[in-house]
Amino acid sequence: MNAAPRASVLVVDDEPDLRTLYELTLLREGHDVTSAADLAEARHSLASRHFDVLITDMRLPDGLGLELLREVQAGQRPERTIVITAYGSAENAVEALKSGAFDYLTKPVDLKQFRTAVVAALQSQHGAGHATEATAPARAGEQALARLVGTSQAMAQIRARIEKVATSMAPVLILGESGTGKELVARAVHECSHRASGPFVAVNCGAIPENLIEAEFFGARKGAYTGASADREGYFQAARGGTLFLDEIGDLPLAMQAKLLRVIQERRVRPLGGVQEEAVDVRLVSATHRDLATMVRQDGFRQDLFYRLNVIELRLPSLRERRDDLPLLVHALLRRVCDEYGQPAPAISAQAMAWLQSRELPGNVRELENLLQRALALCDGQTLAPEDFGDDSPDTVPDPLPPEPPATHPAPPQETPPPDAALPEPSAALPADLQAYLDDQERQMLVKALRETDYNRTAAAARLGLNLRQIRYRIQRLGIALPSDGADAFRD
Ligand SMILES: Nc1ncnc2c1ncn2[C@@H]1O[C@H](COP(=O)(O)OP(=O)(O)OP(=O)(O)O)[C@@H](O)[C@H]1O
Repeated sequence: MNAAPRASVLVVDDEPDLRTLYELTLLREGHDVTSAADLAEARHSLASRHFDVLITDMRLPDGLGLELLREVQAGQRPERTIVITAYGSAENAVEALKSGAFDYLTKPVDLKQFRTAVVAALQSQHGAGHATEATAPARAGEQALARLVGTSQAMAQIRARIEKVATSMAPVLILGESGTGKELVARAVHECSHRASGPFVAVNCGAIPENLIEAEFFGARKGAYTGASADREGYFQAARGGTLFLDEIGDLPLAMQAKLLRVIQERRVRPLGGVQEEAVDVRLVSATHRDLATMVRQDGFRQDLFYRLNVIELRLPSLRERRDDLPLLVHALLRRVCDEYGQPAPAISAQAMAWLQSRELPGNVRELENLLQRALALCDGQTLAPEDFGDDSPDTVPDPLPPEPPATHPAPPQETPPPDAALPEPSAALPADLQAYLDDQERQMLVKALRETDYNRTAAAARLGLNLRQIRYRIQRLGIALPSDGADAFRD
């Protein structure tokens, strides 16, 4: 993290020794320090001038530090507030963050964490107030917000909330069905924050084998387990100074939930096999499509961890709840996919758009994106038509999602055979990852056709019953390497 700019800090603590310690630490960093022993003195100082940062103990002789925080918030004052809470008082820490504190520190205060929190508070404050300091993160933030397509009220509210919550260290929990953009939102929180120049580390909590999870999260010392031939960092270390995104947090095993809770409380991690703990400097953003509150009631998720992660909740609307955004999303997704493949985006016919509008899309934006990708591969004109979506033969189009209700997606007139009646006998065991298996099959066929036609794409496409656009798309999607590493080696 960069050095802190010189700043004015108001320190409020009734213990003279601690006040002196904080004062000396801040003076050594070059800041102007004013101190107060209670709420009355602090109010007096606040009434006479503005400060950059307010650091207040929670328990003061004439009331709670929280009162000062609330007054600063209510008066829309510029001070970033850091609250110091007693060890183990999770309620106070969460309450302070919910009330708008920038961060909190727990007693006994670690001076390194104290300095880091002040630097971060100043950076976030300057990010909000001064154009020069703000330029880089602000631009990244704007771009990240713009990637969240949608003009519905629900999306406008989400964008406004992201900007608001990005300015503190409070943990954020993003809830929403699969494919509603939780990861995009997590990135936007990071990009809009003063941590934007730090790393954004995304972890899928459900994808890590249980025996590796601790080392993956906290790192491991050489020799900590068989195969640990060198010290290695975990996600918490990798995200230092940035944001750690814990996706599918509902899938975290209970034993690991206890360890994560401890790290959040202590703000320290101990690598597997290590003796010393390391300070943690990450902002936590988590997400799940599961109903965590119900999981808590059913003992599948720890209540205390839920409480710590859910300080700020962002609930993303499903696509059904923002149907009006669909046309905008279709155009934006087509542009994005075609840009990736270096193709011009085709138009979309009114009928195709109406067909998309009529779909239930339980897989939300991700399902829409998949439908458009498939249509792009099938389309051979300049305009996407309903048949490019396979709508004329729904029984031949594999759809990984639950079937649509009959009103929106009529079943074929003939009697539907039992699910496995027409299927050929599988030749081998079921693949563990169907998509990877199918991609592999497709890749083999494409490479074979290309080889047999001396890498003439038009001829290879004809052999496979595809057109040129379709084969180009598939070659790019599957990352098929070209003989001399350049598209020029291919002849259309
Ligand atoms: N509002 C949106 N604007 C543009 N693209 C979006 C939007 N929401 C989601 N997407 C796109 O949809 C896809 C799925 O989004 P993302 O991975 O963020 O969803 P998710 O909610 O994290 O899903 P899951 O719970 O399955 O992990 C991504 O390709 C993303 O870019």
